[in-house]
Amino acid sequence: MRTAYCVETVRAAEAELMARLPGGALMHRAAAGLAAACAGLLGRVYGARVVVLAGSGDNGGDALYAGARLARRGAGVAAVLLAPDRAHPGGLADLLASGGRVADDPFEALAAADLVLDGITGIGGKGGLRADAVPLARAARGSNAVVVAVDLPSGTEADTGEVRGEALRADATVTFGAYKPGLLVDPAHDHAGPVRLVPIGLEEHLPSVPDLEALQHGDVARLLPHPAAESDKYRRGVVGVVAGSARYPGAAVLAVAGALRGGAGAVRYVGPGADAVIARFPESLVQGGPPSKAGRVQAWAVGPGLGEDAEGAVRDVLASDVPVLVDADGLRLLDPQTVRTRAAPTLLTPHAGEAAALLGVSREEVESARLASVRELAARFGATVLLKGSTTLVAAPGDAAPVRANPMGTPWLATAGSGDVLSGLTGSLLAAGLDARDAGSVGAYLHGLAARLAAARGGTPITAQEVADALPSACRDVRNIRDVVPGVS
Ligand SMILES: NC(=O)C1=CN([C@@H]2O[C@H](COP(=O)(O)OP(=O)(O)OC[C@H]3O[C@@H](n4cnc5c(N)ncnc54)[C@H](OP(=O)(O)O)[C@@H]3O)[C@@H](O)[C@H]2O)[C@@H](O)CC1
Ligand SMILES: [K+]
Repeated sequence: MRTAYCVETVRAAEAELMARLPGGALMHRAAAGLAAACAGLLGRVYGARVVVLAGSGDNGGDALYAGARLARRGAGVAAVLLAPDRAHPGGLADLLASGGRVADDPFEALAAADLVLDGITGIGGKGGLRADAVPLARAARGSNAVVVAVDLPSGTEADTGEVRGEALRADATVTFGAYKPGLLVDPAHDHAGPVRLVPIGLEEHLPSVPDLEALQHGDVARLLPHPAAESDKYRRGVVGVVAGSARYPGAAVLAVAGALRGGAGAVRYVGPGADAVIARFPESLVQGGPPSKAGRVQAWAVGPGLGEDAEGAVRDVLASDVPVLVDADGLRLLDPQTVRTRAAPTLLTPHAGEAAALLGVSREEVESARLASVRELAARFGATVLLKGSTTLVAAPGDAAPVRANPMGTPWLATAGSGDVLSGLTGSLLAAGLDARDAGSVGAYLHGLAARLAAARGGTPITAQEVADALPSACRDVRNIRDVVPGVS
């Protein structure tokens, strides 16, 4: 599991650790890891041109000490000081003593740089970049240099991933002691590039429950349902899928396609798309009539492509005593009180537009504050919420369990019908016995991995059907059964 901690927690752990160490030790550990990462990115340090953008806090200190290390290995290092009279004294002195200098012309230095270290702000930054920092961040981005963010891209919010104003866009980020939540959540995540974690000894001082987490292959393999020797289809769980309409028959087929790959023993389809479903998937059970008359299931997935017919079906399914996933058209008229009073778990899977409608705010507000939005929805509905999008987030109601960020997303999933596949898949995981947070985060992970596999195998763009078809390969991949994928770890 990849874990992330908020600034307050990181600072508390830092204080405990610093009390036992000589002054400056943590900054030197951070700078050593940072310089090593930069050397790796440069390939050859000797003769390289490095620019250090240094703010007046300890983030600037880290960058200046790392610059000093690179200067001692023969790099030409120039510092751009955002507040010259408040630059980190020890870091600046070390840089100057190691052969570095203060840049005469910051923009000339940036234009010629091979590598730029962004030490403007770290976890002490507030809001987007200030006016004096914006042109420097833009010039760094506009140069041919590799831009490395120190701890986090300056101007991004460490705790939320929000960007209020403008932030630096990095090619890579080197973070210290622990991931910060923002590094895993868009839009900050998108500004960070690949993130490398440098351990500095904080780990044993951090609480066991993080503020945010992200599954990795091993976690998904552990959570995936495995049929036991004595399993039959009913013990493995039956998932009911209520999807599709005369207008959107394809949604039924795609949701069933996802459901058949989610580990439930059988898929029971209820709705007007029965002919299309049975023609494509003869192994599914199909039924007309209301869901409540369709026979026993262990979980329902309701909503994709229901169009105007959604209300009655959703009411019927929510009245059941099994876990329910509500997606798409099913979310439109959803009543918080009905969901709150259910005894069994409910999992809502809105995209940003649907989440905005449920919260009564604009889509932009949801997209710029994804973490706050998913938490607010989970609290309002007393339900687990999977907020789809550039970083899919899964939040359970209450504060006990950390929000999960999906690290496996890909922009290729923004294709018609891919949400229908996710609904069926995740409903199937619910029926197989996963709790709502696990089902949502495992579903999102496999769905993203399948899309990557489909893209690697068949090229892009990909279709929702191809995502469904790649789900078995995604399951094999997380279980480390090799027939697999370049570039996915
Ligand atoms: N904690 C740890 O475990 C460890 C922490 N370490 C390192 O310390 C970093 C935290 O350092 P920090 O606390 O000194 O704050 P920092 O991020 O440098 O920012 C404060 C400065 O930024 C300025 N500023 C603020 N907002 C701004 C804006 N929007 N745009 C522009 N400027 C803005 C603000 O200016 P002021 O408001 O004072 O005028 C102030 O000068 C952390 O990220 C990590 O790198 C490691 O060395 C080892 C272990
Ligand atoms: K930074």
